[in-house]
Amino acid sequence: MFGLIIPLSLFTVAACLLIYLYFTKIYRKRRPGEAPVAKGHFLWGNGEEFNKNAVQFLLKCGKDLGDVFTIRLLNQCLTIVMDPHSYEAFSKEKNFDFNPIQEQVNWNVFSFVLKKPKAMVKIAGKTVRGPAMDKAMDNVTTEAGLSKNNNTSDMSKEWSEDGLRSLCRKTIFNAIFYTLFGREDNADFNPTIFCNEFEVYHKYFNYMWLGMPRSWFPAATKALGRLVLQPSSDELLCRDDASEYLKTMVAFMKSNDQNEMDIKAHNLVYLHVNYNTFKVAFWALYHILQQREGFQALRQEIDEILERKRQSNNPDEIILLDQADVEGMKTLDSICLEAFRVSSGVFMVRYVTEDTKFTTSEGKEHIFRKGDRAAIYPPAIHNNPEIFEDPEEYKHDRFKDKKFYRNGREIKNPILSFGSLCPGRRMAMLQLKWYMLAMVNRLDIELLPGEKAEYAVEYYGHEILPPRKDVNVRMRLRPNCRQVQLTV
Ligand code: HEM
Repeated sequence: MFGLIIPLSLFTVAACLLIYLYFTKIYRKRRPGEAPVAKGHFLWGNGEEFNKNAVQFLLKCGKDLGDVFTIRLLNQCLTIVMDPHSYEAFSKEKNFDFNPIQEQVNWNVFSFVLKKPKAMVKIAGKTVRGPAMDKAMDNVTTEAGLSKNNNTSDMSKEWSEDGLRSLCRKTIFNAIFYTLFGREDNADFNPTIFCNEFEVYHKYFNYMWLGMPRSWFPAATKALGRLVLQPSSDELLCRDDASEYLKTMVAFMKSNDQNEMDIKAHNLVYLHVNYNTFKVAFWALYHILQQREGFQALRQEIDEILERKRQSNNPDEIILLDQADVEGMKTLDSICLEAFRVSSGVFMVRYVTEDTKFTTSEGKEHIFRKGDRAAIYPPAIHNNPEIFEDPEEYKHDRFKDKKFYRNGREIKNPILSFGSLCPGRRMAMLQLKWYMLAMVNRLDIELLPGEKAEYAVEYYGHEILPPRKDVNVRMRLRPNCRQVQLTV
């Protein structure tokens, strides 16, 4: 008798708990003025469709429900804005707050809290757009072995084979790493170890971000243990060759009594944002190798600008290009923007601090509920066939002298990979362009037959998607290529 009563009462308690959770945390009645709600599972909402293919799911919701609708991922409701014309109003809305989101990432993924986040972002913006950018650009080109007379590591005039991602790691990732931290001899603190551990850590990024405890993922805990083996803050501050940006942040955190672990965790966030440049560089190179016309068009543009800028007939002259030259190269610009369009995976999410009436560009009003999240999903906009013809195709000249429209009106910001808040946008773009220019100028490089890269869509939520696996290339130093240097 008692044997039956105990399981029965356990079952009743569990059922009551579920019903209680359902009605208090999940069940939700649409209020007047709120956006339509996408149908989903009564417990986990739209999680399944979202995980399967977030872009297709949101595009379908947009078709069925209009430009603004609410989805639920477990107990988190997100009201999504699909209209690219509303991006500016969305970014300016003061009740849509990014602060709780960055707190969630910093705490759940990197285990620290910034004591003065707003002041820090302000300084970050100033530093990264000022002299720190010039120094970072100078370093990154030298460190990548791509400037002046440097020989790109491991490369010779004879054809050799490597993975493309592996090549990007040896060039742009290493360059970014040394540009941030400077050089030192500690065996545990080098770009190879960091890139490997970052790869492991990133696998669990989305789970940790959503709040699952790190202890559930022993591999992530182990990777983090290696990633915090960094020089102390005092040591970093003494390094002449460490990034000005990093040093400014370290000094700011120290002056606000943040401890060594907080500072190391913040250094990892900085490496994490820069790691995006490495990921997007892979895609930009991959696509122009796959679509040779893109490669040829870029090489022609490079040869033309070098011909225009040379001062003599001396083949050994180092031809100087400045930032404006690089930023003015239209084929290069289009190749890079298109790489961002196709590889972007990020959500632009804000916490709704008050019930807020939001008006779309079409003049439609919706109430966003306090406590929900408001979001724009750039990949869904980047893959909308109403905006981009054949969105699944990479077209190297898609952005060359082109404008994009929706509902008959030109879109001011068709590429949203940096959200609205990223202070590193210009620097990251310039680093990517300079890297592409240097690689295509210096190397003959080809994909080996049959090599094809796929986006790892399970990483949706990361700023840039990684590839599922590396692809093999063959390469050699280009005979008689011009030497070029970026002046900063
Ligand atoms: C390819 C490279 C990069 C990509 C794709 C990228 C993307 C993003 C995105 C999507 C956000 C969220 C913005 C929003 O929701 O409005 C963000 C924020 C941020 N990014 Fe970047 N980023 C890149 C490089 C960098 C670099 C080089 C820096 C260096 C300074 C940087 C610093 C930051 C900071 C500090 C924030 C937080 C801003 C805040 O709290 O207000 N990013 N980035």
